[in-house]
Amino acid sequence: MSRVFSAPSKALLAGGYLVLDPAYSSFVTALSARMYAVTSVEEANEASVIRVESPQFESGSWEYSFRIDDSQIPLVITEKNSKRNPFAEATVHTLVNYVKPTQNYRIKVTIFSDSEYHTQDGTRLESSTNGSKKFHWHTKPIDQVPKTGLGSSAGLVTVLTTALLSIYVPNFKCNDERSLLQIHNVAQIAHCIAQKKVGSGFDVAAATYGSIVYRRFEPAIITQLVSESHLLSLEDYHRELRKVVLDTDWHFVTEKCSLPKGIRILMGDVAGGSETPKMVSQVLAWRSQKPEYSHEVWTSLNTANMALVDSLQNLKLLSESDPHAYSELISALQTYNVAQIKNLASFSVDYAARFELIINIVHSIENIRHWMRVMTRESGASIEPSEQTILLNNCNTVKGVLGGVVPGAGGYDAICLIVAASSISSIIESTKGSGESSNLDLSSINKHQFDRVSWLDLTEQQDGVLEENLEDFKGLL
Ligand SMILES: Nc1ncnc2c1ncn2[C@@H]1O[C@H](COP(=O)(O)OP(=O)(O)OP(=O)(O)O)[C@@H](O)[C@H]1O
Ligand SMILES: C[C@@](O)(CCOP(=O)(O)O)CC(=O)O
Repeated sequence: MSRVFSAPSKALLAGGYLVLDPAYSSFVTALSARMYAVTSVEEANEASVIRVESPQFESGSWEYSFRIDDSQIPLVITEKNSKRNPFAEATVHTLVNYVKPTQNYRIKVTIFSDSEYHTQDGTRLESSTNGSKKFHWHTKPIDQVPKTGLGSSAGLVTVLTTALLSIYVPNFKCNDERSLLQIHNVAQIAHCIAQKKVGSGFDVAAATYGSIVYRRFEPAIITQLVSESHLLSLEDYHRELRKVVLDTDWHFVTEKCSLPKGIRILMGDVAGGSETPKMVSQVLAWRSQKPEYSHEVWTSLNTANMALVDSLQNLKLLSESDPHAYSELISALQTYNVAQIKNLASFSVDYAARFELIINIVHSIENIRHWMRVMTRESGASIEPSEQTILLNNCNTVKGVLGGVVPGAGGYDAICLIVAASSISSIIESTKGSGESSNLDLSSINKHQFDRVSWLDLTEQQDGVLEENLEDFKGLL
């Protein structure tokens, strides 16, 4: 039986760099762009074959085969594509060793990825028969199509792990606790093997669990497994993998956390690009050169990050406890920009109390940015470079904006605003330089200030892995 699964993309709103250290938490939101995997399975006699197809990309087909009766050596994966896909390969290899199949199958997993993961230059659009899914077809191989920073490799590894588990694990449901833990742990191992390094894993965690406050796993768990794997027989590697995936406490934390109703994020793509690994090494080098000062910065930034999480959670509680007051509060936001919100506290005690939760959000975003700029200045890494500072400050002048940050590692890739949902279209309109709008006060906004940013059609969608409807993919397979 064919099944379809999906996993979301991500934006790390708070906790870049800090999340590399298991002592600190981060806040990562899952986004509406998703990666899908459609399975097709038949029984086979001689050998097992797993083909991963990614039809949106030129030469997007990778085939792996292995023999289940070979008990002496780790399973051998043979690829039939001259261009390898390290992420698909590591996922298949890890999963097959984890499961150690007892039956041969011919498996095909077809991958589809939503448009926002990659630039769409020179693409053609294909729709499913019922029109509910539309994907862009590229003319180049996957590794030559520019990415947008949404975590495509984490999406691929997570959804492929889920798809393969659904074939090998009887009665597999993707959303119970045990399945999610298996998906997460296997995907983290495979992602680290493919990347040849152990990262913080926030992207795989968000692809699995959705929007979360995330604290990373203990890296030694994976480094130890990987460093020993080539010395082990199939049987021993399989046993080690089972032990690490199912019986080891990874000490990672994933607490559900999403934006309150009426609040949205607005992601802006900024013409530019950044080298994350270089920035990470600059930041870590500064941290080890100046342990005391950097500890102060880490602590202050962490306080600001957690204040943002707390104020969003408190707002969510208000939306549940007093929906009427909440909706009045949220609808008032479209009439204020950041400076005006901060000013509200000085109007009267009543205003200060009414807008307290919103003022807290605004202040925590400002504090996050302050400490990110200190990190920028001290480490030499362009985390919030001056161009982004100017752009974010300009965004703060637009009504309905509560603030914005450079997500993830920062740099010149993107900005992410937290805004009132009801203001989205007016924010887009007032920043695209297109001209008049009757109900907007644009007098103070020079629209050329926003020339570098193009707003992306993305919203928070808090779910992690999901099972999708096969009907929605008919006509694309
Ligand atoms: N749709 C897809 N089909 C097949 N392989 C994919 C797909 N998307 C991503 N991949 C794999 O992931 C690789 C990209 O991973 P890389 O680590 O370079 O980017 P990333 O850090 O995930 O990037 P970004 O966060 O910008 O999406 C591709 O070269 C390919 O191996
Ligand atoms: C700098 C870092 O903390 C975040 C990188 O985030 P992004 O890839 O820029 O979304 C690195 C990591 O967590 O692996």
